[in-house]
This record gives sequence, C-alpha cells and structure tokens, in this order.
Amino acid sequence: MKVGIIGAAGRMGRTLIEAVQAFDGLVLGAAVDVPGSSLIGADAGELVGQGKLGVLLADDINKVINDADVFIDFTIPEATMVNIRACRAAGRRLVIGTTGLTDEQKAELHAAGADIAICFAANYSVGVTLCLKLLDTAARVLGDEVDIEVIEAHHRHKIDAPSGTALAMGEVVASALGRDLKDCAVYGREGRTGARDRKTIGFETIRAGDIVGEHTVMFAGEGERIEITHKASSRMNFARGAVRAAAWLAERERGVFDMQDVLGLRD
Ligand SMILES: NC(=O)C1=CN([C@@H]2O[C@H](COP(=O)(O)OP(=O)(O)OC[C@H]3O[C@@H](n4cnc5c(N)ncnc54)[C@H](OP(=O)(O)O)[C@@H]3O)[C@@H](O)[C@H]2O)C=CC1
Ligand SMILES: O=C(O)C1=N[C@H](C(=O)O)C[C@H](O)C1
Repeated sequence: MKVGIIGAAGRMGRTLIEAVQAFDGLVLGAAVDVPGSSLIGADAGELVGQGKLGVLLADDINKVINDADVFIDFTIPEATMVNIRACRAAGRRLVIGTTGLTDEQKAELHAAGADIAICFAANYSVGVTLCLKLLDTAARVLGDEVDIEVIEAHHRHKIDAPSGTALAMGEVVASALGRDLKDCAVYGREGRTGARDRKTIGFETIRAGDIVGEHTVMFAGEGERIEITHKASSRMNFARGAVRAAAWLAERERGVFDMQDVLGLRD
C-alpha cells in the first residue's frame, strides 16, 4: 500500500517518512508540504538522510492524489480541511494527527466519513491510547469525590493550547462523570478565583524548550491523590501509531475512527 505524507517537511512529517520506510507492506508514494517552501521539489528520503527515494516534495495534494492509497496529515487545521476535501473527492483514505480543529472543522471531518475512511486522533501513541482507558476507569471509580486537573507540557513551537491530547483526556473524564466539558472546563487561573468548584475540570499548559509531550491527569481527594501520567521522549511513538492506523484503514471503506478502534479497545 502506498502512503502519502502531508506536512512531510515538519517535525512529525520527517518522523513519519522514517516510520513508513520501517513498516512492512507500506511504501512512501507521495510527500506534500506548504506552497512556497524552499524544500518543494526535494527528495523525501534526502529530507531524513536516507538518500533518494524518488518521491519529490509536492506543494499541493491534488498534484499527487493518484500516487497514494492513504494520506497521513500532520499540518495545521486550515491545510487539514483542504486535504479532507481532496481525499473525499478522490476516494482516498486519510489519517489525521493535526490538533486544534474548531467544532465546525470537526463537523466537516465527520461528514466526510460518510464517503471515505478517516482515522482522527489527537495522539497516536499506544501509551496515551491506553491512558484514555485508564482515565475512564479512574473517573468512574472516583466520581465527584475528587478535584480533576489536566496538566500538559510541550515544546516552545507548539501553536495550539491546551494540547489536543489534554482536551481528549478531559473529554473522556467529563463523559465518564456525565459532565459536558464545554460547561465544566477551566483554562488556567489568575487573580482572586475563589474556592475551587469540585465539578470543574482544570487545564494547565506549559510551553518550554524541546519537550516532546507530557500529560498528567490528577485526581485529588482528601488525604490521597492519584496521577496518571504519560511522557513522550520521542516523536517516533506518534509516527508508528499513525502508520499503523494507515495500514488498518486499508480494510475500511468509510467512517471516522480513532486509535481506540485501531488497537481494538472500543467497548
Ligand atoms: N496526533 C498525534 O499523535 C500528534 C499530533 N501532532 C500535531 O501535528 C501537527 C503538526 O505538528 P508538528 O509536526 O510538530 O508541526 P510542524 O510545524 O513541524 O509541521 C507541520 C508541517 O506542515 C506544513 N504545512 C503548513 N501548511 C501547510 C499546507 N497548507 N500544506 C501542506 N503542509 C503545510 C508546515 O510547513 P511550514 O512550517 O513551512 O509552515 C510544516 O512543515 C500539530 O497540529 C500537532 O499538534 C503532533 C504530534 C503528535
Ligand atoms: O504538537 C505536538 O508536538 C503534539 N501534539 C499533540 C497534541 O496536541 O496533543 C500530541 C502530542 O502531545 C505532541
């Protein structure tokens, strides 16, 4: 199966080129990055120091749409929407790792699932996917007896906050407790905030240096505290998961899936 990577010159894109090369049964068919980039026309293999692969970096998915069966997008939300429309029109499968999509953009993504198979996850690491299951269990057991805080840290280049993973963790916990995250989320605190409302879910964001990605969900009660933490020290976990999702999508015709589906963890 041929894979196309969009955002191929980025941090994740370059890691994905290596991950596709290492995955049995997959070959790199296309690579795309932003129009105007000085790297357009470069060989994707040379971007990652692997020598020529014969796949040149294109500036428009439509120019290479026939060169891949499944595309993997790690870009920015505006580009992701263009890629969803292109894949939907051409009947291509799509793995999306981009975070920070608006509710409206997510609605269009889900509508595209009527025609093509899409995998959409804020975090493709197996560890975070497992943490989401653990968080569901923890929230159900601890209920409204604890204060819940989500703390995340990422590198200084990250453009969205809180991270998609932090929001996904908050969604899982809120849903397990029968709350709507839109109503109970508190993003950062400052000034005379008053005492904490137990039914809120707090989010704290750190942006510093080259931190790959760290998430902690704290369940703090009277006399004890539980923390579920995931720390990524390499982007390769995300890339391997996304490539695994691309291979898994080959068997699906349409629908929107996530990493829980890929790993067979869906209840
Ligand atoms: N789901 C997951 O497991 C993970 C998700 N992510 C998410 O993936 C996204 C990318 O992260 P990261 O790789 O660190 O970011 P980078 O900025 O390093 O990479 C994004 C790449 O996309 C390019 N790009 C921008 N606009 C377009 C366009 N219109 N068409 C094609 N390419 C475009 C950028 O070019 P330029 O820089 O020149 O603008 C850049 O090369 C983020 O949303 C991040 O949160 C990250 C890690 C894991
Ligand atoms: O931008 C990143 O780097 C990451 N983004 C994802 C997110 O927003 O959750 C996943 C990972 O934590 C790395």
